[in-house]
Amino acid sequence: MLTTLLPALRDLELPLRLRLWDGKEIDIGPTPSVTLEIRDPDLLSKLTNPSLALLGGAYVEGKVDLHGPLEEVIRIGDEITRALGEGHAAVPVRESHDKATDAEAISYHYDLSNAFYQLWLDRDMVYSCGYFETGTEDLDQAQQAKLRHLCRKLRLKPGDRLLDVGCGWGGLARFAAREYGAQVFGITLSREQLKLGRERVAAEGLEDQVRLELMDYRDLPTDGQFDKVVSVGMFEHVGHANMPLYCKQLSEVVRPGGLVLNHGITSRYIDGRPVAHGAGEFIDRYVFPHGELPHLVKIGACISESGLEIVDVESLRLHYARTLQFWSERLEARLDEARQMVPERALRIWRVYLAGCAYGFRRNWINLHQILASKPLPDGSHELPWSRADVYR
Ligand SMILES: C[S@@+](CC[C@H](N)C(=O)[O-])C[C@H]1O[C@@H](n2cnc3c(N)ncnc32)[C@H](O)[C@@H]1O
Repeated sequence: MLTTLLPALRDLELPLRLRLWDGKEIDIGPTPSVTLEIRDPDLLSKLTNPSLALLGGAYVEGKVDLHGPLEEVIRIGDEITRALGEGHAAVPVRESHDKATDAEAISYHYDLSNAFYQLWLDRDMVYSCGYFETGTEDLDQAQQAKLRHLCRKLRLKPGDRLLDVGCGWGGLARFAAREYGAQVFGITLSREQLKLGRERVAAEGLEDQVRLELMDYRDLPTDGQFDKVVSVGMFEHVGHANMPLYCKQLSEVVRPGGLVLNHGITSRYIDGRPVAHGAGEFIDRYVFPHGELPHLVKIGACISESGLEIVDVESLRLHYARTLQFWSERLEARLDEARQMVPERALRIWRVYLAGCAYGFRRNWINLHQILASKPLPDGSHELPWSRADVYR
C-alpha cells in the first residue's frame, strides 16, 4: 500500500513525516513540521482515498496521533484530502428533528463540562462568534463588543422585555440586564448551562431582571409578549425541516413593532449540503449531532414567510475564524488541565473541531450572518430610526 501512497503524497511536497506502527519514519517533504503517527496498519489502505472525516475520525479513535502545530495539521489534512480524496460528494442532509432527539444532541455537546468550557471561552462564556471592531482586540474585548453590537442593533432600552433563545451560560442575558436595564428571559436545553448560568445571575444580583429556564423553543408562549428577541448560535440546531416552524415561533413571540435578531452559521451552498471532503460529516458525527446549516437565502425566505421584515444583514465570517482561533489556541495552551476535565476522546474531538472550524471559516467553507428583522405594525410602519448610525455611536 505504501508503494501507491508514498509517490502520491510526495507529489504534494508537504512538510509531513509519517511514523509507522513499527517506529519507522518516512519524510514526505523536506523539513517536516507535522508528524502523522499511524498506529493502526489497517488505516494505510484507506489513506489512498482520504476524507477529513476519515482523518479526524482516526485521530478521535486513537488510530493516529498528530504531532506539530494543530493549524498546520489541519492545513496538511485538507491538502491531502483535496488531492487524493475522491467520491466524497456532500449530499444535503434533511434530518427529522423532534424535541427528544434535539435535547439529547444538545446535552451531548453542551453538558460536557462547565469547567472545560470555562478553560478556553472568554470570562462571560459566550459560545458564539465575537466582534472585532479593529481586529486588534483580545477575546474578552471581542465578546463584550459582540454583546454590545447585538444590544445596539436591537435598540435595547431600559424595561424592554428581551427573549434570548438558546441563551447558553447567560452572558448576553446578564449583559443586556446590567448594561441596558432590560428584563430578560433566556432558554437553553442544557442543564449544565442552566445551573452555572443561574449561579452567575445570582452572583451579580440580577435575579429581578434575568430569568433562565430549561425550555425548547417549540414550547415558548406565542402571545407576543416580548419587545425584542435574540437568538445567537442556536438556529444551527434547528434543522432544515423545522426552519419554517422556528421562524414562525420567533415571529409569534415578539409584539408588533418589535425586533428579532438571528445570529448564526450559514451554509455556503444554497441546498445546505455540508462542506465537502468530509468536514461536515466529522462535525455531524462527533461534534454537533443533527446540526444543519441553511444558506442565507433559505433562512431569509423562512423569516420573510413568517411575517417578519428583514431590515439588516451582516456577515461576520472572518470574525468567527478569529474567535475560533482564540478558542483553539487557549485550549491548546491548557491541554493538561483539560485532560483532568474531559475524557481523552472528547478532548481530541474538541481540539480538531476548534482548529478545523477556524480553518473552515477562513477558507469560506461556511459563513456567519446576523439578520435583523422587524415585526411590522398593523399599518406597515416600524419603530426603527432612519439610518444605522445609532448602532455605531
Ligand atoms: C452555541 S450555544 C450559544 C449560546 C449563547 N447564545 C452564546 O452565544 O453564548 C447554542 C445554544 O442553543 C441552545 N439550544 C439549542 N437547541 C435548542 C432548542 N431546541 N431550544 C432551546 N435552546 C436550544 C443550547 O442549549 C445552547 O444554549
